[in-house]
Amino acid sequence: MCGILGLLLHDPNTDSAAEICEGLSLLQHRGQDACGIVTCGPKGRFYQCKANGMVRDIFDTNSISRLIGGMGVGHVRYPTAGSFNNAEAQPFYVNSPYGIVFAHNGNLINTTSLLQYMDATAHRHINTSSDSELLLNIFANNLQQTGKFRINEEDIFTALGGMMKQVRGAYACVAMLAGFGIMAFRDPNGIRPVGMAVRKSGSGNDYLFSSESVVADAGGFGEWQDVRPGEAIIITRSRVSRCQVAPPATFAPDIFEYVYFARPDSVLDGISVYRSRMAMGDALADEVQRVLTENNLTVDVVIPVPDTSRVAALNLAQKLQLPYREGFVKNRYVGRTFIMPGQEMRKKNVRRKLNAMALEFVGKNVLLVDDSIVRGTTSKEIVQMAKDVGAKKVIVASCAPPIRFSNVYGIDMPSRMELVAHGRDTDSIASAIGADLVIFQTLPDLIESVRQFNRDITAFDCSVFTGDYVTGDVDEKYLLHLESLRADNARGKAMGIPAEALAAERINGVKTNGVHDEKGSDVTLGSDVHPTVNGSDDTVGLHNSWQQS
Ligand SMILES: O=P(O)(O)OC[C@H]1O[C@H](OP(=O)(O)OP(=O)(O)O)[C@H](O)[C@@H]1O
Ligand SMILES: NC(=O)CC[C@H](N)C(=O)O
Ligand SMILES: [Mg+2]
Repeated sequence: MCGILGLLLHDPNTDSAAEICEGLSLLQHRGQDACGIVTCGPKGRFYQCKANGMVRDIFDTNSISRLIGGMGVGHVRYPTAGSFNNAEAQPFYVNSPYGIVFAHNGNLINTTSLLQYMDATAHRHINTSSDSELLLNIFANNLQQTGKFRINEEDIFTALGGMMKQVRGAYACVAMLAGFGIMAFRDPNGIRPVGMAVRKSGSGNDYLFSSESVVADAGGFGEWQDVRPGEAIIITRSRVSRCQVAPPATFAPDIFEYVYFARPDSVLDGISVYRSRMAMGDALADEVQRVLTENNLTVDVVIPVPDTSRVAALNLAQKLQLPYREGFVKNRYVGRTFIMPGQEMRKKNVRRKLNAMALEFVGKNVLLVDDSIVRGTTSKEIVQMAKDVGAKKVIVASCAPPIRFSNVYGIDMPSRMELVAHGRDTDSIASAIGADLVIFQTLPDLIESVRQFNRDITAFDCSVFTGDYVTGDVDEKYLLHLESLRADNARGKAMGIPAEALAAERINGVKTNGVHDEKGSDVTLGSDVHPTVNGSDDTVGLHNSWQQS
């Protein structure tokens, strides 16, 4: 899950970077690995700063002051494709045609054939393993087909429509064309969120695109509208143009946004994340009551697992008329552990992040409530912590059903083997995490908790629970391929060799010594610079060769 943002200020002489940076910090929960901003200044020149790290690490007054221009695009990254390399930090840039900057949230599933097309037909070089760089180049290649010196909105819509026919998977994107404007679009299933908002500014309007509405609220923007599935919106200094560029498919936003990813104060596709989490707590209370009765067990206290589960846990406790206690105190300086790279780091950080207060546990039957159990990293650690400080029985309740299948749409769970619920029933999940009992929300209850707030949405992407993928094209062969890539990543890390080289070895039988060939290598331009700040006349700067027609 990544965070994307675009801003166009009415006054071209006001710089947008500080506000984009502020917005990115509000989207930090969507990606902690890398971040970046590209602005467009006078003469259509781009200025960029991006690198691995959190927003507060990468941007300071100095770097922001060098990002000139009244429009720009920002990104916070949680990698799902490629690597954690600096060079895969976004936004991405291509100089041809016209100068395009691009930020992507989601994950493509037909990258193999798209890469072949890029190489053999479009003759475009893809310099990283990022699916986002690939997506940008598909779009750029389509735009190039116009062969025009100056293009207009219609041309862009046509290029995007073509792109949506070529690519499969999930993508919510924000892009910027040099000297022209910003745009946002969403895949035909609307799997990942992005919306638009407007703010009065002097005699005109400022425009914002963002993954979540919280950025609009904080910046004083109103009239939040979600980009529709398969729709593209282009904003220039003179007009806003909207177009349904792909035929509508089943609208299926990812339900995991409501369970875990999004901030509670955001409203996505007309549904308050906060309200949906309250409803999840209410529904889970009924299931907890049923299972406790069945097992002849009672609970003394409800304890949330900070942070995300708090809202649901409080509602659950109120409904069951049980005491609610903040038994785990969170170190506010440690980020989200689920989106950290590598199992070792995730495990270590659960302990660093949460501390159990013995007096809330000792001698009690405790019900720990979490939003989800994915790899079981958190639940295994906290169950042990609860027992260490004297809990009598530890029962874990999850607001989401068991997660047994890979995610292919922008959450880094490509391998079923990593998932604690894969191939396990509820009892064996309980013993895997060391709990006395585990209680899961049912899928119909989860769906109803979210859907009750917008009945126009008839489907959600629930593939991690069901193994049914809304885009199709995800078969056993593809899932096995993903799993082998993950294994390559782990092996490559241990050997200090890029995963791509190991994958090539596995697929082609070519032995690797860690030296990369020209295609598909991880030798990247500028990746050793930390952070890369471009803005001088000889860097990413572009001339005003492209104007609105
Ligand atoms: O079973 P796991 O693989 O551990 O994943 C699930 C856990 O990870 C997330 O917490 P995280 O610490 O990322 O964020 P939070 O502080 O927002 O709850 C989520 O809220 C669960 O607690
Ligand atoms: N989580 C995401 O949305 C990731 C975007 C893109 N697939 C990347 O890996 O950079
Ligand atoms: Mg959590």
